[in-house]
Amino acid sequence: MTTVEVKNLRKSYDDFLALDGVSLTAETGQLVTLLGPSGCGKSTTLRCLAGFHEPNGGDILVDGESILNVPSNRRKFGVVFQNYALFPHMTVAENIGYGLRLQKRSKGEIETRVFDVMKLVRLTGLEDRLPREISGGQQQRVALARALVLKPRLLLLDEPLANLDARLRDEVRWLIRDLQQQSGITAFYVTHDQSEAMAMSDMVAVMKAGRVAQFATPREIYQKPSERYVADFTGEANFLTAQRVQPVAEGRYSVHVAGADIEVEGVPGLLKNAAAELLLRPESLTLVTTGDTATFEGEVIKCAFLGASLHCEIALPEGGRLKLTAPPNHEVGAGDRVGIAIDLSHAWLMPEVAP
Ligand SMILES: Nc1ncnc2c1ncn2[C@@H]1O[C@H](COP(=O)(O)OP(=O)(O)OP(=O)(O)O)[C@@H](O)[C@H]1O
Repeated sequence: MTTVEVKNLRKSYDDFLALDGVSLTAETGQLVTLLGPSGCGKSTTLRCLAGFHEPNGGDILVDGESILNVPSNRRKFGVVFQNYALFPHMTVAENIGYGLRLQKRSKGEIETRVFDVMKLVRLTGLEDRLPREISGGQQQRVALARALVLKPRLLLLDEPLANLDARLRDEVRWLIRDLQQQSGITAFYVTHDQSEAMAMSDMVAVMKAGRVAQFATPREIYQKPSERYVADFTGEANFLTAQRVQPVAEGRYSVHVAGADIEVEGVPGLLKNAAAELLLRPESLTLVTTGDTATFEGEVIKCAFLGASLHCEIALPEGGRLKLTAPPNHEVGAGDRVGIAIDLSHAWLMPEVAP
């Protein structure tokens, strides 16, 4: 059982404010991802959790108690970084058992626990190799095993896949998620890779310049972003200016967009005639014959045939452009007039300026 509550965390490096009030929570057994571009404060947040940095304000509660006065080595957290920092002169088994030796565990206990965790991370057979004699993916699994063998209360992972190639990244990613779920360990995971965050997490904190722009499930972050920054960072997105915003129910609005009057869901609390824009993910748009069920009509600007699909860009009459993906059997090209049907249940209205 480990719950974590990060409350209004602030951290400055000299006069630079790296964390400007970060708040988020992790329930027992959840994997919470800190997602955002370089420099937004992900690693600083993780380092404050690990106890490597002392925050200037705010608090971190673990199971309801502040840990700010607990030194890093007494927090009982497992930490895995992108550079695995294995001891080069120790074998794989010695690297994994290092923390247990520091704890002065018996030789028998160390052997059993190292053996068990090696099996868990699928390293059996590599006990006597040196780090330079195994692959990058295997080295990262040693780093993971070295953290897990100590049965940490919390697992902290900072871009653990960054140094691996695409295939290995996939493999180690699923291994981490499997192990984390099987063991029910609460974990924080830092990445700037949106698809990694979406695939692995129970909750995602999208960070922006030292703050959390949105903290929600991957689905919510993608489908119901709080602002354009979040929508942009989590996948392909089209934005159209929305006029005549009129609330019709809580979180529901009628709007005029690109010549059409439609009713859509959106960020709650938008006022009448608020400056707003409509988010349309490419997969919620379908190319149709003009006059069919078209919500919008427009002119094809360009269309690329990619084998399995067509990628089209369409100009709308009142300005604005839409990118969409169509099945490859559509015979459309630049200059054609087309209709675009929108899955309105997946359209999302957001304020034009971030709250
Ligand atoms: N030790 C330090 N001294 C001074 N400034 C620092 C220090 N560590 C980080 N910073 C600055 O604080 C900000 C946040 O850094 P942080 O490493 O937390 O970002 P990040 O989101 O993890 O980025 P990345 O993905 O590049 O690792 C950055 O602008 C960085 O330059």
